[in-house]
Amino acid sequence: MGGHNGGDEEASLPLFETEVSKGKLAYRVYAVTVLVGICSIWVYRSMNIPTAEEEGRWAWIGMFMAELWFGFYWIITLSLRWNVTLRYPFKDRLINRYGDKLPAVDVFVCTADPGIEPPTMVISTVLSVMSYNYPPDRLSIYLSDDGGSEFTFYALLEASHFSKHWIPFCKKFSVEPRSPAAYFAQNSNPKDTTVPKEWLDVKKLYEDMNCRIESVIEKGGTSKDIRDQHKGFLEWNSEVTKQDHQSIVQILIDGRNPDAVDDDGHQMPTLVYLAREKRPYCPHNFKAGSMNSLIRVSAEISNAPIILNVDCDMYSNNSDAIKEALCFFMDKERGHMISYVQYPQSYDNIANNDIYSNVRSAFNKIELSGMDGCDGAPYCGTGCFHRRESLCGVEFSRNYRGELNSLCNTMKDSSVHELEQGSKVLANCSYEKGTQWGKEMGLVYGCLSEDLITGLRIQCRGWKPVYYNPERKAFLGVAPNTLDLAFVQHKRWGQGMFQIFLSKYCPFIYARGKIKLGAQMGYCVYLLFAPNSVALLNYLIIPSICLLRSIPLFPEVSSLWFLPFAYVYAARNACSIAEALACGETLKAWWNSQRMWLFHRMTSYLFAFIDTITGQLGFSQMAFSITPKVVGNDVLKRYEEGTMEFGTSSVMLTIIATLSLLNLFGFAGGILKVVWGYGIAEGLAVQIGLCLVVVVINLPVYQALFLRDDNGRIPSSLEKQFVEFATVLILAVLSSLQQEVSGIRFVIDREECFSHNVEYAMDTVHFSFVVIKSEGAWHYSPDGVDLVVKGPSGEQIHDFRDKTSEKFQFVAQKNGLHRFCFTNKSPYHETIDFDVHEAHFTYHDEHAKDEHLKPLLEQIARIEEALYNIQFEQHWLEAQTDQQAIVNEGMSRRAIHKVLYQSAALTGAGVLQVYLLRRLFERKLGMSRV
Ligand SMILES: O=c1ccn([C@@H]2O[C@H](COP(=O)(O)OP(=O)(O)O[C@H]3O[C@H](CO)[C@@H](O)[C@H](O)[C@H]3O)[C@@H](O)[C@H]2O)c(=O)[nH]1
Ligand SMILES: [Mn+2]
Repeated sequence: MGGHNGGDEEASLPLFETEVSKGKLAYRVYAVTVLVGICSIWVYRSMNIPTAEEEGRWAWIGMFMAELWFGFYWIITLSLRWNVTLRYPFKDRLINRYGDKLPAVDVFVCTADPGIEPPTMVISTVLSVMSYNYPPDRLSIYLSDDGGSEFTFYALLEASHFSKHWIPFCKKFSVEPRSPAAYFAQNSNPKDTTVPKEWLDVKKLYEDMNCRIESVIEKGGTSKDIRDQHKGFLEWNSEVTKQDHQSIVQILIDGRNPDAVDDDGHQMPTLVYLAREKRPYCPHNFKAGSMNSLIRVSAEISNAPIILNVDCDMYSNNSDAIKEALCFFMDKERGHMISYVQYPQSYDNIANNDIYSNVRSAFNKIELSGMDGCDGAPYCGTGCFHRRESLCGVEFSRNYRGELNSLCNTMKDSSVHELEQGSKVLANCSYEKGTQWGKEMGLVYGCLSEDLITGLRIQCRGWKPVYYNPERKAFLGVAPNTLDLAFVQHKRWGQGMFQIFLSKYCPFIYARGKIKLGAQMGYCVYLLFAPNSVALLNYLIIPSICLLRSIPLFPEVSSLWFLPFAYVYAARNACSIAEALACGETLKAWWNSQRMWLFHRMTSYLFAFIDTITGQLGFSQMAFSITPKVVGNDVLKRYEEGTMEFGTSSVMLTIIATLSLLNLFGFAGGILKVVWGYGIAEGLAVQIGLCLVVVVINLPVYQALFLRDDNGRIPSSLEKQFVEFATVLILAVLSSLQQEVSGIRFVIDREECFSHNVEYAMDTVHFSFVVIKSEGAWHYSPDGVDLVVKGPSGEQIHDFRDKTSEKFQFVAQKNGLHRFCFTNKSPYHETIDFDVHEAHFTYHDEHAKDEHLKPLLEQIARIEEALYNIQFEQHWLEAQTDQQAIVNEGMSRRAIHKVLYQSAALTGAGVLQVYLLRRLFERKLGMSRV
């Protein structure tokens, strides 16, 4: 850069700079080596898939699918780190050049529910943006209240009074942050001891205000005294409810009014309350709908060319943030192309090593900057400055100059009443009918991630976004601090993002040729979170089950093929640890993030996947579940201690616990095999290692299941439900893989005998049969049959008379051929399902003495038993369905192998079960819906 020795030169200096981050070459080398590793894994996998006769073919295919997917997915993630760029604005240059010609800025704050977004929190955010270091005559603040609540209105009215003290106080003492709640929480005593009085006065005013607001909410309504304070309360008659009310627009402070001054006699920013019209028959499109109303209403009142939007919990943490953002928009060279400036979403309630992994520093510090490097910084819904034109759907054109400084005073001359009346119409339900709002204009409707899709569309119109991550955080919000809340949030994100991928806006199609390939890939990294979870499930389930069944899935440790697996795993993790540490995280926080990464993929994104698919098929409707911003003291205490709050969502916990237990079983089983030299331990080493990793990551789950006794543990009522579900699930999967499943279906005329060779004496022989149907079409209920079971030397073991179904087990006294003879006494042909199964435990004799192992062995035996039960139940089910089915004329006398059919049915049943439970759970969690 040149020197600072002339006014002209100074005037031509850029207002911001872009710098490419270091370490690009190292990353690219690393990427190539990992890619080689991934390709070797693919080669190994495809070369070694067992043939149809060998065991584990399907497991191998499942693993191969997952690995193909992960490889593809990893390739698209490369885009996020290929070209990481950092931005540096020069605020001082901006002030020198445009000090008195700064453009007007409209700030939108969205709230939706006074119950889970307390009005006192909302007004703290409002106050923080009212007191920006920015000319107040060019600043207007709009609060959109989707809750249509008079409490929120009352709180905002109180805030408008308090701001007359708060704004001058902030400016006089350079207070930071300017959210009174955050400021007083951080400073319980005056910093500057020479002015204790002023400090204490403001604090008292603030506390008194909060008390008044809280007491009104507690009483459940406003008193006449309060209602008399402002005409706006007249809008709340007895018919107004959250879902059904007219538009309400109240200008609480009119910035043009010379009497609207603060304690020091300075002008105040404009402050507007908006509750757009809500009607039960009219879709309100959640936050996107509220943003679009805000765009129109603000256009009527102040029409600033720059819009900042924040969520109600995202207070401003840097009073100069507007000026920094303007550096981008007002740069001579590139400013006119810039559509929005996105700040990262950071939080002020992060405790103790970030157990719920909300900080996401690699995402904020590296990935988003990497997207920015491809000109593809996403719009994240909050903490974002927009150019009004680009947000309203205007296409970028080469001739566009977008001079912001010429538009500084846009306020109209109309009276407050006129403005209110004029803008109410714009917030009506009917206003958007037949217009392009929600399609070509404003935020896009129909998607739970309205932000991402809107940003993508703006970029496709030729605008360039900017991502700016300053040292001092510009905005701080409330992070979800229980597992339930984190789950609600990530589920919504996962669903919204996958919706985009499946829609016409899929970046690879919609954005092709419009934005860089890197940006398309970068978007898809997030849009594919949901399907990615399905691939991960393969990796969580298959290796442990195959371990239990001694099916090796990975190369032996001594084989050369082991290297690519080990390298890819180690390199990926080393890279992610290095990133976390470089971003200033602790090792513990990194470890915690691994757990949450796993949890979200086992639950939130999996459900997001299911819901998106069912949504696409038209089975379910989407709903924006707002994340509550406050939790109980008890819960808060555990959060601060860093103890995970497992909470109440049964399905989520069930799945997490099931998969954790499955891997624990797998690991324990694998170790036993090594200890006893039973099976092929060598080939199973990688699987044992994999299970161990999952087990160690999930230690808090076992703890919450079995050891903890506080309220944040997995509730004991759930425990039983979970144990049952877990068993069924594990068994279902196991049984679908069972090779010995040997249902035989045959038609019996008079007598039919089967023999089964019992290999070892003292084995337990299980068998079952179900009479499915009789030949005659008029003959509905099947008659019973007789069954005689005989041992090898002809001795009778059992004898059943006239049974339609039976299940039994006996211990074979001798090995050799056992005979099962059925007799049909009815005049009709009958169809029978018959099943024999022999349970053999070698370790019965060898290890029976070991007291510690015994319970485990019993457990295993019980699982085996339960497995058999499932099969039996299935026969039963089938039998019942088949009774109604077609006549059995064409049915062959020979056995019909049903393994495939069975596993399909079981998988289907499993999915259905998850889906149904999920529905149940949604009701239970009581998520607030608007
Ligand atoms: O019908 C609605 C629903 C929500 N909101 C507001 O939207 C904001 C975001 O909701 P929140 O429950 O806090 O969701 P988060 O998961 O924190 O939101 C992130 O993800 C959303 C998309 O899923 C984005 O819209 C948000 O800006 C982004 O902060 C809040 O201010 C709500 O008041 C509305 O105004 N109207
Ligand atoms: Mn939020």
